[in-house]
Amino acid sequence: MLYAHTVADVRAAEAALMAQVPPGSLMRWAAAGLAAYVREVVPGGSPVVFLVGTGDNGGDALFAAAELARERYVAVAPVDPSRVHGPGAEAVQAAGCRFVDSPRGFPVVVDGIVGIGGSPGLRAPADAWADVIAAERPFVIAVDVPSGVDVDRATLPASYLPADATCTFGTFKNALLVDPAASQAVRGALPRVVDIGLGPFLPPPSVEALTAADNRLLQAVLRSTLDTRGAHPTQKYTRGVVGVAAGSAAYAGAAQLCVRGAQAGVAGMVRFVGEPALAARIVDRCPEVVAHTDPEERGRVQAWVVGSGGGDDAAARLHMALEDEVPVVVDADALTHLPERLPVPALLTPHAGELARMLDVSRDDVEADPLGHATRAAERWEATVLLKGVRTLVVHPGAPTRVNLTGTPWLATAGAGDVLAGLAGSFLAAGASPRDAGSLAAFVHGAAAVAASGGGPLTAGRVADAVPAVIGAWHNGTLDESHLRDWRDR
Ligand SMILES: NC(=O)C1=CN([C@@H]2O[C@H](COP(=O)(O)OP(=O)(O)OC[C@H]3O[C@@H](n4cnc5c(N)ncnc54)[C@H](OP(=O)(O)O)[C@@H]3O)[C@@H](O)[C@H]2O)[C@@H](O)CC1
Ligand SMILES: Nc1ncnc2c1ncn2[C@@H]1O[C@H](COP(=O)(O)OP(=O)(O)O)[C@@H](O)[C@H]1O
Repeated sequence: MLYAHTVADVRAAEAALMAQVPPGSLMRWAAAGLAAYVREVVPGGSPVVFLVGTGDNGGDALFAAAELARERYVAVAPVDPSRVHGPGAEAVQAAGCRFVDSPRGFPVVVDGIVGIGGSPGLRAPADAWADVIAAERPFVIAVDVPSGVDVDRATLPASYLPADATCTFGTFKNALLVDPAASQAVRGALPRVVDIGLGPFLPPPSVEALTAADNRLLQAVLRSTLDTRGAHPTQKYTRGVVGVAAGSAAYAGAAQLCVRGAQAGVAGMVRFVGEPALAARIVDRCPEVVAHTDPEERGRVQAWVVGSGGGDDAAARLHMALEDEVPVVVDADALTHLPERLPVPALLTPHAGELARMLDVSRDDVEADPLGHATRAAERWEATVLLKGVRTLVVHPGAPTRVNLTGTPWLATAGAGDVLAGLAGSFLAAGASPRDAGSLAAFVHGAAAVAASGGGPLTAGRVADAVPAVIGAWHNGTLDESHLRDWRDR
């Protein structure tokens, strides 16, 4: 699992650690890690300019500059020459670094303007430096976080300095994993986390992300469903039955894709409830599905998926599902018919436009602050909210938010959300909590998209087809981290 912490939690951990180590230790460790990282990502002798702010972020940059000056040409551009970190300034002077007043002309820039102590946005002269960098496009390495971003909210003010690589300390920060900051300001690979000993002092994270190594969550779900030795050995019903009440005459394909997502997942059986013509088409295409045309005769399920392509029926389908008192995935059109209080554990799966409608704000508002809006909705409905996007969020009140890092932009294809809803329903039916079901489904869905895409275009049906192999590989520990995310397209 990757973990991100809030600024306040990092500061508290830093204070606790600092009380136990000699003064200046943390900054020395951070600077040594930064220098090693610069060496690694910019090998050879390219000249580097360090942009140095007035706080400790600038201090980190100065000590790293002094170390690297032994090997290559290093210049230092202070934001305010009268306010630089004292011991750091002495170190760069002793190392013979040149002082400059702009990053102009340097192929490599290290951004030590502000870190976790910065207020969002850039002030003079850093705002003008950002313009120079935008025009010249040197390789930019951020110290701790790209300067100017809102570190906890992961939002972007009018001015900030995007980085091509980021070296952070102790733990990830929200802005390094969550959009829009993560996608816009943190280009390239995931940031490097330099261990400075904060670990034992950090509380639970504010944000976390599953990795290929985190298959224990999946194994825990499958342990009970694939049990061959217990009192109730595996049969289709013990694996869970997922009910799909999705699609409409206008969106018949949504019903099929939702069913295919559910079938590709971990449940033992899929039931479909819908009007006769639609049910017939589903069974033609997916003969394993048990279809019910009379909702009163719908049979028992352990979880429902409602709303995908739901049209006019969505409200009635949601009402029907809630009557069964089992967990429910609420998708697409059904999201506009949520009751004041949900009587069952629920996973709400909006995209930004749907969440905007739920909260009566604009889509732009949601896209500018996805974490804030998804959190608002989770608290408002006391439910888990899975907000779909480049980095899908799974927000559950009172628990660390999960951000999904698998996927490819090719996944932005019609029907992909229907497959995800069905897949999430299968995890719910197998006994996962809405939070685990949402994050497992998002992870597998994204990884299946990368596998199916092979770097090229995708259809949603092919994503569903790739799901079983991804679940198998993740479960048995052979899923390769490098195949999870199509970084070239980011
Ligand atoms: N915590 C840890 O575990 C460790 C922390 N470490 C490092 O310390 C960093 C935090 O240092 P920090 O607290 O000194 O704050 P920092 O990010 O330098 O910014 C504050 C300064 O910037 C200024 N400033 C503010 N906003 C601005 C803006 N928009 N544009 C321009 N300037 C702005 C502000 O000036 P003022 O507002 O006071 O005029 C103030 O002087 C952290 O990110 C990491 O790199 C490591 O050394 C070791 C372990
Ligand atoms: N740029 C992107 N990169 C990666 N994944 C994306 C991107 N854009 C959308 N997605 C994913 O694609 C899926 C689209 O779902 P949705 O918006 O509901 O589409 P539809 O309604 O057509 O099924 C979601 O899982 C979302 O997270």
